[in-house]
Amino acid sequence: MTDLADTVTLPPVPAGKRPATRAGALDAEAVSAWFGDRKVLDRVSLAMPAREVTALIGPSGCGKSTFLRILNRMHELVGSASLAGRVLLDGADIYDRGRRITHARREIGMVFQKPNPFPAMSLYENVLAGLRLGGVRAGRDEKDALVEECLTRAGLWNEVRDRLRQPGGALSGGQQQRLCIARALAVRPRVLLMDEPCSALDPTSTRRVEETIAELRSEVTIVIVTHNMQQAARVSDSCAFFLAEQGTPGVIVEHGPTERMFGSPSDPRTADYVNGRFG
Ligand SMILES: Nc1ncnc2c1ncn2[C@@H]1O[C@H](COP(=O)(O)OP(=O)(O)OP(=O)(O)O)[C@@H](O)[C@H]1O
Repeated sequence: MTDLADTVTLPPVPAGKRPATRAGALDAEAVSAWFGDRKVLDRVSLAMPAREVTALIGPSGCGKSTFLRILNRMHELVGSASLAGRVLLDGADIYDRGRRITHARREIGMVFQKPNPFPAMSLYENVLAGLRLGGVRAGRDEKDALVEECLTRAGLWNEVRDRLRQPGGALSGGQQQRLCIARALAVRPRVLLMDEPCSALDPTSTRRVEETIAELRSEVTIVIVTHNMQQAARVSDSCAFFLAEQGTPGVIVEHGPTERMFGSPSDPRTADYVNGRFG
């Protein structure tokens, strides 16, 4: 395996043990967002409890992805983008002056709609790619242990343990998405953001990724954007329903425990949306 370029030492993980779980509560407070002078989110506040799954639902264009990207400082990558409000990770604002963007990205990982492994890089190196980008140093044994741990947590180890040197591009779409989850886990984030992670996958792969989410939910805080109401009902503890009516910026109409959002929502627009009457 290729050795990684290095400046920092990876914290050792005791043999046979998972790293201690850390909190990972995420709180958005009065978050507004703009592209140029167009406001797309208006004072959105949402508590995303530690080690629970929060689903963001709502029709196309209501600002779910923008909100998700604000949660790990990706929104600011767009030249015309700006924002207001605060995002607290375990009480500390990730936008505080002096807090590095790399810190937020490391603590709050992202899995995208389309699986994006490095296609020519081996599965082993794909898992470690985030460490390499972060300049993390690790010995061979540590790396082997981390690769196994992350692929196991992502529900992929048994399928790929005998072909870790094969390229990432040689996997099925669903396996590639679980490889991306393993890659995101390797830097030991407190939070995992998922932007429609199953929309490019077939039903079997979708089910497998959902199982992975279920297995991770007690270890990592997960925030998932999904258009699939059945998926939101299956995987999440709580849901937030976003809506942008008649050209107004997106807001959260209602949020709460998933069972209540689907069973007895308090706003008729939520009931209409979760029952497929619009969007
Ligand atoms: N890079 C961008 N530049 C300008 N406007 C953008 C950009 N990205 C998104 N928008 C606009 O911001 C609004 C919110 O978009 P966003 O992608 O967050 O919505 P969404 O709810 O995630 O939609 P979808 O479900 O279709 O992915 C939309 O009106 C969209 O056109």
